Amino acid sequence: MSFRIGQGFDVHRLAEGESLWLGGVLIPHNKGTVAHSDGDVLIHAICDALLGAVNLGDIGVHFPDNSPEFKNIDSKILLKKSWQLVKQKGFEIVNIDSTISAQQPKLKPYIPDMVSTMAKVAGIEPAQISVKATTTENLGFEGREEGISALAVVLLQKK
Ligand SMILES: Nc1ccn([C@@H]2O[C@H](COP(=O)(O)O)[C@@H](O)[C@H]2O)c(=O)n1
Ligand SMILES: C[C@@]1(CO)OP(=O)(O)OP(=O)(O)OC[C@H]1O
Repeated sequence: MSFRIGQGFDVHRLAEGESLWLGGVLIPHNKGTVAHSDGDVLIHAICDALLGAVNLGDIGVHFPDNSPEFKNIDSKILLKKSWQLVKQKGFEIVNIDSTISAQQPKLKPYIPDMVSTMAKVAGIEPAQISVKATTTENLGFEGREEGISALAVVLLQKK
């Protein structure tokens, strides 16, 4: 049995008139993320953690942000593709843990939906994915509501 660990971090700027996708779920809010894709900062951090665990670079390497192919792409597709690249190397997901840093909106009500949505995309059990949320107590870019960040850690195993 071998194990690999990976971590990912992503940030997107917030602006009015944009959509806020987090963990594959559309969150009602007066601001959304500015991005080449749908700007799902949580899924991007999870993709980077998966790819990083097997030394495959990051999502920008596989899905460049200047490629028309990925313009406004649903990040659930990027999660599926990232997981396929990792799975091809013979790994299974043990668990994923993640944290979203956002001053607003209150994300707790949407977390179960994010977990079940991402679990379905990755073909794993909801119990294998943890999503948490924190404010930054009004400090920094998240605290000023200029942006949202997300951190993810994954553990993989190969039998
Ligand atoms: N955008 C957010 C941020 C936080 N939460 C939940 O509130 C709890 C308290 O947050 P603090 O930053 O004050 O520690 C946190 O543990 C989350 O459960 C949230 O739902 N949405
Ligand atoms: C997802 C991609 C591709 O559409 O673009 P963005 O949505 O801008 O996201 P980012 O986290 O900056 O990096 C990866 C990109 O390649």
